[in-house]
Amino acid sequence: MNDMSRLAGSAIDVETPKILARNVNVFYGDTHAIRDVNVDIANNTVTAFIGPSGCGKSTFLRCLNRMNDTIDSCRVTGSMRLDGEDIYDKRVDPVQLRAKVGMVFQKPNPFPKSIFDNVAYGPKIHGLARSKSDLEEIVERALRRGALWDEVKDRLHAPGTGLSGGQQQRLCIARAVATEPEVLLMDEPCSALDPIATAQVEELIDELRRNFSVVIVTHSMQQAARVSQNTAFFHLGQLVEFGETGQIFTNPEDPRTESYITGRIG
Ligand SMILES: Nc1ncnc2c1ncn2[C@@H]1O[C@H](COP(=O)(O)OP(=O)(O)OP(=O)(O)O)[C@@H](O)[C@H]1O
Repeated sequence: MNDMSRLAGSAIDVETPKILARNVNVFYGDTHAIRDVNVDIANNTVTAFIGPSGCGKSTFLRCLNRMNDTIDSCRVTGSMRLDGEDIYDKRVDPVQLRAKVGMVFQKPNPFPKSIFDNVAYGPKIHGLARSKSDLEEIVERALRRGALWDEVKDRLHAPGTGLSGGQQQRLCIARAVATEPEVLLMDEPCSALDPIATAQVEELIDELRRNFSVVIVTHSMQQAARVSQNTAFFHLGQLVEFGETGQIFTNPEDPRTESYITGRIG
């Protein structure tokens, strides 16, 4: 039984992969960073990417919304489909794609704007609000989803950069969800946070999967075990093992996975 069936009350489709990646290879100039990776990202699921430093987790994550397009030396081959549509099709506008496949980075990076404007920015450029009150509703909903509303509702016009690190990261999550993405990519979203802020963001990730597919890169195996349902273990650019998180951590099939989770490599 898939773990997703535990989520009561929401329309959940775990059968059809949200993203399907096949034979993906990534090169930075002559460096072959990702080798023949096949992976399915399920709907309404948190998928964790784990593995030693330099194994390609972030590179692969950034392929999922074409963030690697911004790196001149980077070349991606193979097939990546979002709801069956080729992410790398020439007709796909990467800006539109990134509204559907949002991203939260390691270091909180609010814009030098107010809390309100940080969240309103995406909906404005994508024309999601018909009126001022519409925009206000969108911002409130996103801040609630980012578990930040109660802390900032009385100072929406204060600068986002004036918030604590943990609040800034939740603001960035609110900013990412404001455009109603379908997938949320998170690249070590808690690495700059203290344990309390980390726990808040982890709780939020669990909430978010009711509406989105979440893919998280993490160096913390405890975090992967706590927040994810599926785990992908990368090593030297290869996807060594992919499966249910419980199985990967208790009964890995590949000796390299076992070495990593028991602390012998990485
Ligand atoms: N912009 C870049 N230009 C050239 N090579 C790069 C670039 N980004 C990453 N690489 C190389 O690609 C490989 C994979 O790096 P990547 O950052 O994806 O690994 P990672 O598993 O996310 O590492 P970490 O856990 O340390 O963040 C490494 O060999 C790295 O040096």
